[in-house]
Amino acid sequence: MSSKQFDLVVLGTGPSGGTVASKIARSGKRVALVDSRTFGGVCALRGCNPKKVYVNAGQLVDQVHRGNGRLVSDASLQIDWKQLHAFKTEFTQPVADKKEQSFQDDGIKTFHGVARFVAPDTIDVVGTKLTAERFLIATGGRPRELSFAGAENVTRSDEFLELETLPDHVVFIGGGYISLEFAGVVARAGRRVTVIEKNARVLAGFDPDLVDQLTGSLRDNGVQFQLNAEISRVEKSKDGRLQIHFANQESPLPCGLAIHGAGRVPNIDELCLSQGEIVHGENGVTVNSFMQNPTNPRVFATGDCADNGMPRLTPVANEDARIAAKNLFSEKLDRVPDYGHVPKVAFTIPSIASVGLSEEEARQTNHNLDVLSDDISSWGSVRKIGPTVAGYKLLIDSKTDVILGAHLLGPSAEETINLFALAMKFNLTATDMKSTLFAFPTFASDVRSML
Ligand SMILES: Cc1cc2nc3c(=O)[nH]c(=O)nc-3n(C[C@H](O)[C@H](O)[C@H](O)COP(=O)(O)OP(=O)(O)OC[C@H]3O[C@@H](n4cnc5c(N)ncnc54)[C@H](O)[C@@H]3O)c2cc1C
Ligand SMILES: NC(=O)c1ccc[n+]([C@@H]2O[C@H](COP(=O)([O-])OP(=O)(O)OC[C@H]3O[C@@H](n4cnc5c(N)ncnc54)[C@H](O)[C@@H]3O)[C@@H](O)[C@H]2O)c1
Repeated sequence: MSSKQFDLVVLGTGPSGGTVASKIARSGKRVALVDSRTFGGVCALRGCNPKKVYVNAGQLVDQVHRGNGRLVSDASLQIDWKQLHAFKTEFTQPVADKKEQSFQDDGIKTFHGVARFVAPDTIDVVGTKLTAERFLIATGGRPRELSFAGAENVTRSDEFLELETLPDHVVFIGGGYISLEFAGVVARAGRRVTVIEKNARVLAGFDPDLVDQLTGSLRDNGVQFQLNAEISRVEKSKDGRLQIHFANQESPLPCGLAIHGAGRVPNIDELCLSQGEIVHGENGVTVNSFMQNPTNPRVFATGDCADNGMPRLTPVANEDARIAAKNLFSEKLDRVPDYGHVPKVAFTIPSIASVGLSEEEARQTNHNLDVLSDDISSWGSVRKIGPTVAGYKLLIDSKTDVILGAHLLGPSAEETINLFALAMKFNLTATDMKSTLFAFPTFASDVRSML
């Protein structure tokens, strides 16, 4: 058993941990970086980036089918899952190969294994003790434990991203981001798709009217929804096929694959936080506005594992990292995150996006609420790329002209929402946006017509 001393030990190499480790190492401190899996974190290896490759494939097929007989005359193309997996790996493999080397080039000492606190100033990584003046916990999230019998027969999203073939019928458990993003791709790959959601609505964080438009389109493309469904067990037969049984429905649902899309929780259970005197709860490591743990001030936490009250998204992890890097060795803690209004995008086909207050939240405020909304599937910008669903809902204070929230569905919603995030962060009014000239013909130029 060996023991090593550092200025900073970082747990986790995702967007928040990796960034902080490099910044602090470049300032001349002795930094150790630990990960229990391949260096690079969820976003680059098992989340945002590989996911977007799959969504791009689904979007291509979708666009060609919609344009068939209009923009093109043969829509016989298809997704070859094995080829798509190989193309995805072109993006993830270089990260796996090079990330650790780039940390080492910054002078960081790298360690592999599960990190566990053994004292407030010491962790253990497979028998090696690392003691430090400061710690950053950036261990991200993991899929929530499923409480029904046979949960071990459910495939996690990281395993799904490594499959080279797909069965004829794929079931997604949960109706959130992961399920709805992948469901659209799998349907465009010609497979039968069922989304099972325990509540009455899918995509709970998005505008319900736009979600209804989106799910209508997903249904037209072969995605089936089972809402208010309570799974009681998932059985696997000898040939590998699954039977999903329900508490509130007699007949089971047979399928070839069931994917976990039922939510993620902070990845902190293995850390032995109590031995580090680190207060925490079910939403993660407790942090104050400086990203510091109140019971063990040598410990900071960022990203999905930190109880920062924010959505668990990469831009939030990046902002946490920016602040933690400034505060970790600062004599005076005075830097706090500026999240602004965090835009949320589900990369469905087409995408759905949101920033600021929902209509329900806005109605509970004292604002003079003006709701501007429309189905814009008949607008020229949308029809020009082949018919699809599209719509918007903008929430404006009619007295002050302040933009309270923006909700978009349709082609490029994932890009256009950023205009609203910028406008809202810098208090631009609806009139400011309407009076801005946007290049034409672009989806951004539609914003002037929405307002
Ligand atoms: C399928 C999927 C798609 C996503 N798509 C998007 C998207 O499009 N846009 C978006 O903004 N967000 C997306 N997210 C969320 C995004 O990936 C996370 O918000 C982001 O990665 C969080 O970064 P992080 O720094 O907190 O840690 P992570 O990226 O989660 O990295 C944490 C690291 O810590 C390591 N670790 C865990 N426990 C230990 C331990 N005990 N010891 C040592 N190391 C440990 C892990 O192996 C991992 O490498 C997606 C997530 C998933 C699962
Ligand atoms: N585009 C993006 O930004 C993006 C994409 C993927 C993931 N993510 C991040 O990852 C997190 C996890 O994604 P996710 O899709 O797993 O979760 P989610 O929180 O988006 O949705 C989970 C859904 O599963 C349902 N559910 C929970 N238990 C269930 C059960 N037993 N049976 C049926 N339904 C059940 C919930 O009611 C909810 O609708 C997201 O919250 C987000 O932070 C972000």
